[in-house]
Amino acid sequence: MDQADDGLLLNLVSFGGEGGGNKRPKKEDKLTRLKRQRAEKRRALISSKIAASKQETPTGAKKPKLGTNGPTIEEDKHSPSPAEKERKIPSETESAHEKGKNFRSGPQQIVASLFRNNPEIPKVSSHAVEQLKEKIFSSDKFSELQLHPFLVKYLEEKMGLSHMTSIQQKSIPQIISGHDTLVKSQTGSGKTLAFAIPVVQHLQSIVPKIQRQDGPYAIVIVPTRELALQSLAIFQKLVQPFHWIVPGCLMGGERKKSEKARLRKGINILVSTPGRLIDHVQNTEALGLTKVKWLIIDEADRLLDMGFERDVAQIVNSLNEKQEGHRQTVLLSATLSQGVERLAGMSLVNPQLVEVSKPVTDTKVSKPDSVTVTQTTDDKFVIPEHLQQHFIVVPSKLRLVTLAAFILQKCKYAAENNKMVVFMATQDSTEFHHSLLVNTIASFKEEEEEEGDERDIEIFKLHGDMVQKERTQVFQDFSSTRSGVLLCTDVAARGLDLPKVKWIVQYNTPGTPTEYIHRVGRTARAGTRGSSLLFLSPSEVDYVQVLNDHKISMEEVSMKEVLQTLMVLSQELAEGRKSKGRHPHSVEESATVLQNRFETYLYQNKERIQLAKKAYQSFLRSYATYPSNLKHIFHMKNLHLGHVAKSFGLREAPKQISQFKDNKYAVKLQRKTERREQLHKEASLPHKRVNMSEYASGLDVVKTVKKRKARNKKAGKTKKRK
Ligand SMILES: Nc1ncnc2c1ncn2[C@@H]1O[C@H](COP(=O)(O)OP(=O)(O)OP(=O)(O)O)[C@@H](O)[C@H]1O
Repeated sequence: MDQADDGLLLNLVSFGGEGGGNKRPKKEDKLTRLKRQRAEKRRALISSKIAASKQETPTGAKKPKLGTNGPTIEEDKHSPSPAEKERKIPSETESAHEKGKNFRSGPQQIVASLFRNNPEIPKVSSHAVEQLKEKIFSSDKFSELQLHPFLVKYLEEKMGLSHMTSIQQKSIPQIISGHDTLVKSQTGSGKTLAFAIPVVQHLQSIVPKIQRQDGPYAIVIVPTRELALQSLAIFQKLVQPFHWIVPGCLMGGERKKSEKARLRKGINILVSTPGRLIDHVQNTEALGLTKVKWLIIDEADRLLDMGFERDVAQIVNSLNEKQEGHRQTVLLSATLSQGVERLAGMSLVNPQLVEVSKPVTDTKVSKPDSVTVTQTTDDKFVIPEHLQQHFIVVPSKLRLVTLAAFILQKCKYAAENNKMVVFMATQDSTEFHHSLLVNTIASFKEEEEEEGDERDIEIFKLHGDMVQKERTQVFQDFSSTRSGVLLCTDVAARGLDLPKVKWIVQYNTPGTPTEYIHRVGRTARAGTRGSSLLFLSPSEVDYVQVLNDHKISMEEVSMKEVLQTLMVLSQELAEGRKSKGRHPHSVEESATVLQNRFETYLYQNKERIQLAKKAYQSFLRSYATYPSNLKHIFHMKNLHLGHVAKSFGLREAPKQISQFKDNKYAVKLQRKTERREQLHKEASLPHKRVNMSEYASGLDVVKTVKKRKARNKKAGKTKKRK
């Protein structure tokens, strides 16, 4: 009997059926009798079905493994049609959600499609590789260097720093001696002070004292605005004892007019992002470059990834033209790539390489070796000593609930305050998850309980498409908060020193191991403890081996364990509320209720769904841009688009996004990316994947093409008019 017949029978049961009940007419004609007999037969059949299903109910039913293909208890009860399994959301739950009384109606109506038809979670063997570690601190004190006593006093008393880190101990004397230097050291090892101290030491020693109006003596180029602010803050501290030295900052997103005014007043240590600096070099007369004595290129690898190579080259050329006298250049990076070598070759003269690649002994370190820059490319990475790395394998459909469960586990139910950074694939994905999580899991308070804007978990967002004011505010707020979650793109992956971050979550897989290292490097900084979690789908588990090959070793976290947190949540909500409905009794039920909470929130208005679709699209676009050596792991063909859609709270496989149908468009997109990558290779330019995934919505390619077309069209029209 098919589903439609089933439905008909249920209707007959509910409403007594045709000629059913006790109201049988005394005299039946032949037709009526036949109908009655048929109805009785049907009723008997239904009764036997119900009895059979009762025997199979919970006690008898085998609980399937999480994330496997088996049906769940809830599914056994309802036997919905396949279409229902994918889409149906119980109306009762929905209406409860809409009233803001989420999580309380019984899950018995819920169809747990979340746990069906998922790929098996494969067994992953992460080899325990011996990771490269460097001793972070040296036994030498700042006072042992030939620094101005006020500077040492400030470092020790105001900044609370006594011993130098190993890289500071090696590089500060080297930079002070005047050599062009390439500094390579692990994330969070104190590279900023390694260049900032020598610059301030030199500037304060110039006699007669430097004047504000002299303009820049030192230029520091950094890839992102947050990093510019961070470096500026360090300089502002270090010049406290030397009030005549003026540090300042230029960066995209700020008003050029006010920057020009500040340049006219005079800035001696100029920290800037490359694009804005070029702009001022070309257009602001007040920016004189004649006095420049130091050029610092910080986060060199990041500058390259963001496509700033040409800008940096242009800045170097302008300095070569305009500066009077000798200039010292220092280039810093946590990882070395061919691109960094190129940049070093272009900007440094007879450079010295300073790195702490071998365990540092407590004896005084000898002078760093001269290097041929071309011998430096990384394939093994130095891992912060107290970083615990983990991965979790999650089928696409369960990603969203698993992420939410992990956030709840660490930021709501953990004994201590936890600060977490979650890396997302694109700006749109960050926007979407922020809006969704803020409105669904940040607080579970009843409407009437809500006091002000108080939330259980503070959730922030940071990406390159936010207005500068908001970006700065978020950066400051998240830096000062004691607990909270920052959802971000790779705009926060490098250089940012966000205090006391305990967990780094990579919700999308980073392109290269280098990106992985920079992201996890936002925790366990300067000898502190931290942990990281990498989300992988079952088809992506070979990435663990790739990381192993780079001496990165991780432990597996079980998805089931993380989802278990949702039972705690259900329990808590059950205890704290007066509601009567049945509360979730299994992990699957709890997860399904949470997923429904997400979906219900989204389906309340069109804009929210639009946001989800945009995020979904941009995720797919970014997925198509993995470098060719990782395509065997991250290939569009491996993605189940319907399941991916579910991870964005979309109930249906995205029919509207017809271009993605059957993955044809996706595969086309992938080929296009491969061609672009080939072209980049031929032109020996860095591959632009990171650039696109971090700073673009993923739709920028389309936007750019549209813009170009519009421009061409306009130009054509103008020509015609002419
Ligand atoms: N000598 C020191 N003693 C203690 N803490 C230090 C010392 N030097 C720097 N730190 C602290 O270490 C943290 C990391 O420093 P910094 O941001 O300069 O690292 P980094 O090497 O540039 O990292 P990344 O490669 O991620 O940019 C900062 O919070 C800084 O205050």
